[in-house]
Amino acid sequence: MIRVAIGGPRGKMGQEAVHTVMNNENMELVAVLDHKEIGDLLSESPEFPASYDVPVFLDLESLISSIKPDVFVDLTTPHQVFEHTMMCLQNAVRPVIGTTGFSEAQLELCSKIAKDNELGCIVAPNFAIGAVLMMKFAAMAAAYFPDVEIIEMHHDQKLDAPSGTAYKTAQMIAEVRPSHKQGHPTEEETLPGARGASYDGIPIHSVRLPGLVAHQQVMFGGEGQLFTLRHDSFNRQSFMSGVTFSINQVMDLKELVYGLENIL
Ligand SMILES: NC(=O)C1=CN([C@@H]2O[C@H](COP(=O)(O)OP(=O)(O)OC[C@H]3O[C@@H](n4cnc5c(N)ncnc54)[C@H](OP(=O)(O)O)[C@@H]3O)[C@@H](O)[C@H]2O)C=CC1
Ligand SMILES: O=C(O)C1=N[C@H](C(=O)O)C[C@H](O)C1
Repeated sequence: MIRVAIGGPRGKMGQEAVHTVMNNENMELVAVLDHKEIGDLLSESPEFPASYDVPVFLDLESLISSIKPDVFVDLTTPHQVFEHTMMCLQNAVRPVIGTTGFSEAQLELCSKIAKDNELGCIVAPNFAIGAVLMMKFAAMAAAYFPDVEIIEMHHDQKLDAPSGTAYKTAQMIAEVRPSHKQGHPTEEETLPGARGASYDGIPIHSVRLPGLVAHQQVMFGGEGQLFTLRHDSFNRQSFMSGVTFSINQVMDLKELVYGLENIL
């Protein structure tokens, strides 16, 4: 049995992850981390059935010292995720990080600590297999189509922009295509931001609208042609096979893996 703790259990992703772990016969949900008083047990929170007698902690350090989980799945906020990951890595708990918003410097530091401590850690900007394939295919296509723009579209409660998926997609594309300026060499924005954010010259456009879940298009333009890769998550269940896969995989790792494409 893998002893799993989850951060952010009342959240959109957290609720799905709680049910997923509770229903997995090889995993035990041993604790959850919240930041609001919701009772001593998860079952006291209206989102969960009375049978979910899982202890709730308000502080990760106490959770780790009293429960000692094998794995901590973080589905909280970009503001907290780095601190949580460091706390886990320094206390022999393997982090599975779904929360986005890591800076490159933070990722590098976590990677070093994981390696030094020979501890598995997975940082997955997207747990959905289709999104992982979209990123891989985008990197393949960029070798042939150097002109590319990313449009990511999410629900309007999302805290970070661009999405972790768009950021990772741009990083993977940047690894295979020579950096260059796209569009007209002297183009100007008459309205600031019109050309989107830029990662190594790759424009990223972020759309936030109610009704959306998580969607991304990667558009490649060539002479007389347009090639578009698109992925849509219509619900959070789409991420759960990736969460289960990551919890299993992290037990055998001895370093940090950034992106599920590296272990699929
Ligand atoms: N990797 C992937 O495939 C996916 C990643 N995500 C990412 O996961 C994260 C969560 O997304 P989502 O579930 O939609 O967001 P939600 O806002 O629905 O959930 C976040 C939850 O975390 C709680 N929370 C906030 N701070 C803390 C803290 N310090 N300790 C414990 N709990 C805390 C929030 O409580 P309260 O609301 O009361 O503040 C809320 O219940 C985001 O970063 C998102 O980008 C999302 C989908 C897929
Ligand atoms: O906030 C979300 O919803 C999502 N966040 C992740 C991201 O930033 O890429 C993954 C997915 O897009 C859903």
